[in-house]
Amino acid sequence: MASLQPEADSRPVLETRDLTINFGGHVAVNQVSCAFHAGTLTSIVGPNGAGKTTWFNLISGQLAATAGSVRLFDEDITRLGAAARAGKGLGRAFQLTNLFPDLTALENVRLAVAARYHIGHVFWQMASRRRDITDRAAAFLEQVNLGKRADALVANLPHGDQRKLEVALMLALEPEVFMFDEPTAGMSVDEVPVILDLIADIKNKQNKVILLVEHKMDVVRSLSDRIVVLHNGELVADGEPAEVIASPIVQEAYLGAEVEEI
Ligand SMILES: Nc1ncnc2c1ncn2[C@@H]1O[C@H](COP(=O)(O)OP(=O)(O)OP(=O)(O)O)[C@@H](O)[C@H]1O
Repeated sequence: MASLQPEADSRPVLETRDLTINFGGHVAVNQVSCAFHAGTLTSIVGPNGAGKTTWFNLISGQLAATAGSVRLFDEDITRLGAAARAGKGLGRAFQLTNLFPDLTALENVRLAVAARYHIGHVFWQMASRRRDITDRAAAFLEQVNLGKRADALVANLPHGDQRKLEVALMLALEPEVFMFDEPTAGMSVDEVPVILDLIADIKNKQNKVILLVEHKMDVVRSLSDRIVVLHNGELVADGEPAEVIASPIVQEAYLGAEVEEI
């Protein structure tokens, strides 16, 4: 299968080269090389245990690679920790672990806006700065449809709203790479479209790299420019969605005739 080749003059934003991690003899991600270009949404699919989340963790810096490298704008960031990578433009929604439950939704986003612009405590004291930050934070909350919950304590928000808030925090950091790991997991049916519309909106309006780990094939089909398939830690297919879904390796290994989840 032809993989999606970069255009002649466009360099990748993000790249993994022979990226590998070995957990006590089990190679969870095995020499995965892949490049991602601005303006594309790539879904990463594969059966349970294929290595998708582990690859994400290696990219965002939650895990340190055994071998290989991660490059952002051609800079080797393999040895940087997660916070440093975030500062360089890698944005990831962390399944609620980076929310402050005792603060309001708005306060959470304000902290992210302040972090994005390296605004320390002293500047928070300036009323005009505070208003700027608050206005920006409120706009991000509106974007994820949480405007009406701005003053709610995060601990009291329903799960779906907390997931949306995570996306607002990622938006506030204005990353170059958006990483979504099963963004609709645990959401009610009526909440799912809000997140999917938001991802589509980022894709359509911002020239960023978007990576999506997702099991729901209808979601993958509707959003992706490209699909990468992992199996046993290896990259086994990479290309246009229709081509990848129709490929014998994916049909045989994961999809059967017409399975909605892989
Ligand atoms: N910290 C760890 N220590 C040991 N083994 C691990 C660790 N993290 C992941 N693994 C193993 O690595 C393999 C890949 O796991 P990973 O969670 O990346 O798969 P996945 O494709 O994301 O699966 P799922 O779709 O179920 O989320 C699995 O065999 C898993 O048990």
